[in-house]
Amino acid sequence: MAVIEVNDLRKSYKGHQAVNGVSLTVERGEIFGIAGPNGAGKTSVVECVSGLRRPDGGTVRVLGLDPHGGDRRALQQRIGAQLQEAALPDAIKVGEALKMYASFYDDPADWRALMDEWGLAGRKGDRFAGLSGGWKQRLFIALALVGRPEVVLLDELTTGLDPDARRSTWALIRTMRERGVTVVIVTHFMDEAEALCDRVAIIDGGRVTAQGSPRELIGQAGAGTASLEDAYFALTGRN
Ligand SMILES: Nc1ncnc2c1ncn2[C@@H]1O[C@H](COP(=O)(O)OP(=O)(O)OP(=O)(O)O)[C@@H](O)[C@H]1O
Repeated sequence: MAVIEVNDLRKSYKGHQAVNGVSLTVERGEIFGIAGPNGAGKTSVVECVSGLRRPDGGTVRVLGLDPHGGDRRALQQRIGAQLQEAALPDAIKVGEALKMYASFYDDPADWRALMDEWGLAGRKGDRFAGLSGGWKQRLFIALALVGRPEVVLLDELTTGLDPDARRSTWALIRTMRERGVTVVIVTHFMDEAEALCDRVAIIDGGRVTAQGSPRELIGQAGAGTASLEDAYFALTGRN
């Protein structure tokens, strides 16, 4: 069953067409990757899906609801998001942040249990500014889950992380999927998309240039294509 349906989405900024007819479908319980180069329109698509940005054209349905219509508040209760440049006040403590986010939802998870579960209990009193990149990302994941969402949107969650922290973050994302949460990740990293995603849409110049499982995309790119990164270069014509 489709959890996210995007059809012919368009978004421009001051005459610049950032998203130019994107259509994609995300099925329940999958990890779906949106990959592509800088400025391709990935964040704009995810922001339109989250309800943060209003499209100029096309339709978006999440869990059957319109993120920009009268269902907006109901939908916000059912999705979790960590969007680009997510920030918290430097001085806020881990426990305070989780408690505050829990207050935004009608039926939140037990934030203390979530803190334990995601290994953050030992950091409860630590201030946001003092956390390493890996701990900040772990906190953002926990914050995205505090509303007990059915769908989670994660934008460039692993950018700037060292290989260990990146692998741990992948494990956390797989755990979400095991619990039945549908996960959309935006990433620049083809190795990440290949390792983590059930299906991937490659966006370039505001359009979907290829869509499918990593294996299908590697197959589409033709003989001799060994990895999703190779397929990306072959399918986008970039080098
Ligand atoms: N608020 C804005 N005002 C003007 N232009 C914008 C705005 N947001 C995005 N853009 C432009 O729209 C295009 C698509 O941006 P977007 O952030 O959606 O791409 P992206 O694929 O997520 O890029 P990146 O990988 O660099 O984050 C870019 O050319 C960007 O400069």
